[in-house]
Amino acid sequence: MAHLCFQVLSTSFFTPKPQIPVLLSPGAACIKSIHQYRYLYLKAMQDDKFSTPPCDESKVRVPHVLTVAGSDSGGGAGIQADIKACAARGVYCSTVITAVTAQNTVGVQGVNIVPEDFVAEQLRSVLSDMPPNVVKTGMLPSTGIVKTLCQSLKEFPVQALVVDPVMVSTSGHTLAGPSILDSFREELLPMADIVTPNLKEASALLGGVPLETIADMRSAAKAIHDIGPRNVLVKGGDLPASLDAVDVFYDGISSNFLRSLGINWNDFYEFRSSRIMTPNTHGTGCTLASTVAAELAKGSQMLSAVKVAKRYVEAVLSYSKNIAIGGGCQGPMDHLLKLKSNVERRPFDPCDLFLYAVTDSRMNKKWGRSIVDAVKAAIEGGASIIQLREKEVETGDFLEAAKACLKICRVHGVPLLINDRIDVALASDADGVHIGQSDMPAHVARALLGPDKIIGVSCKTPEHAQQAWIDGADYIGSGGVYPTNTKENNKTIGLDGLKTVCVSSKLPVVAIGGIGMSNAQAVMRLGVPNLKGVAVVSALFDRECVMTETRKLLEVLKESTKIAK
Ligand SMILES: Cc1ncc(COP(=O)(O)OP(=O)(O)O)c(N)n1
Ligand SMILES: Cc1nc(C(=O)O)sc1CCOP(=O)(O)O
Ligand SMILES: [Mg+2]
Repeated sequence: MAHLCFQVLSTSFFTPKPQIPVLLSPGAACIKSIHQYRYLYLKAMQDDKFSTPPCDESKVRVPHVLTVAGSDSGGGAGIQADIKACAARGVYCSTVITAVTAQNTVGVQGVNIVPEDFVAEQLRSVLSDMPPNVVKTGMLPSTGIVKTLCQSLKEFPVQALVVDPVMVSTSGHTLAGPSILDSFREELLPMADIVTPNLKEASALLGGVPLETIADMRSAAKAIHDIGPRNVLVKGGDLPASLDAVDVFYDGISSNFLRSLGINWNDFYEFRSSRIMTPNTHGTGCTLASTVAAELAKGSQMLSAVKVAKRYVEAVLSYSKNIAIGGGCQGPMDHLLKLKSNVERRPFDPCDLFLYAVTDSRMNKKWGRSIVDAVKAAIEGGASIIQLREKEVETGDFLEAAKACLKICRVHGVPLLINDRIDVALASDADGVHIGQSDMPAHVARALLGPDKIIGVSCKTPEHAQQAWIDGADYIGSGGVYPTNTKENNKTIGLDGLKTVCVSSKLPVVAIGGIGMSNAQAVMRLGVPNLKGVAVVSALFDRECVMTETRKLLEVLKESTKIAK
């Protein structure tokens, strides 16, 4: 018996409002496209069709996008761009390859289409075992492949379908001919949660209408929406005579209908951004669609997903505008900008600890110098690493000072660490932090700062040193070696205490506390190989000329290494 149910179904799994009642009936063949698709999704959930393993609280759910697209040997677009964009957005990406292209920054030299039954086999492998949250499509080079995909999605419904209707490469090469337009219009688009055509693709989907203005783009978005997708993003990057890049988003929810229900709803959105002048734009369409898919997989609503994706693509374009890969006229982008800024940094070298200058806001105030001037002078004097230890400065001022000091430190190749304040280290992109036993635990700091930043931990005992090693620190600071006026109520561990910590530490050590010209040699002559230097506050900064004092201390330290040899 055909069971009929009347159910309130959200217009999209990602679009929150409004709720529209839909008559669901498995037997009713007349239920059209998207509703049928929604029904299948719900039914599959009821029938437990998804092969999701039984809930195991110890396992972490990973947002997952399956991309069904072509491979780009140049790595800038297609499957390769999709994987990188998803990775950059923290989302797992599986792949079904529909074609293998030979291309580079000059153009497309060849295309080899994957046989339809093998596309079907890839789809089955992924969908039956590791159901993705979202499917994103790119190059679908034949009607057979479009049909195979639609069939698979009916058998294994997913939460959302993002369609990038790839037709022509940016170099002008046809990647999917006009023959696939019918299957796009009749089968794929009606299943889509969003379709993201550029001007040429939007025009092709609408039978070749010219699109030259933003008004044309709005009409096109509406007309494409009538084909069946829930949302349409018409990308205006190629719009002639426009300084800004404008994309038009249409969610098709009738504002008149909603207004009659008392809901204020804007069905068109324009995304405007200033055009980034760069030849490195290959793969922007794939990247945008994959990022929308990634954000949807994380649980975003459609409009937020599109906004985030636009922002991400802009950031990648801007970051990549001057990179040089290949000799052709359209280069790729570099999606992994976040990783890049860390990878490019010189790795931590324990020898950096040799003359460690630690600033003090009270001393700078006393001598009437800014933090930046203090840091400049210490670097000129030969400091090998700097720590900003600014206990009394307002957060905003601390951040500004950190950014200014960072510029100077980078020029001289001197690492800059921030005392205690992980937020300031992150916001300024400083090289790392120094934290104490009562600050944030080092393993938490490591999780926040990532694998490449430098983390130093204050340690007075072998147990502290052992924990710092386990927590992923890069070095330890050990003291107070001598009594100090700089840090209140600080326990003095003496040279013996320092030696005990050094001997037990797997990490390099810098000595701190009451160290200056008169006793630095005694510290360095302890003769423990992992004692790499001295950290000094007042002997450098509670003096009239920071540069001269730093220079003199450097000489003393150099002497001590000669004597030790
Ligand atoms: C190199 C170095 N070693 C030790 C310390 C002291 O850090 P902490 O124990 O967190 O004390 P404060 O500096 O925050 O007062 C340090 N700053 N640098
Ligand atoms: C910041 C700090 N930490 C210490 C520790 O023992 O961990 S001693 C100290 C103060 C070091 O200043 P000065 O060089 O002026 O003695
Ligand atoms: Mg501290």
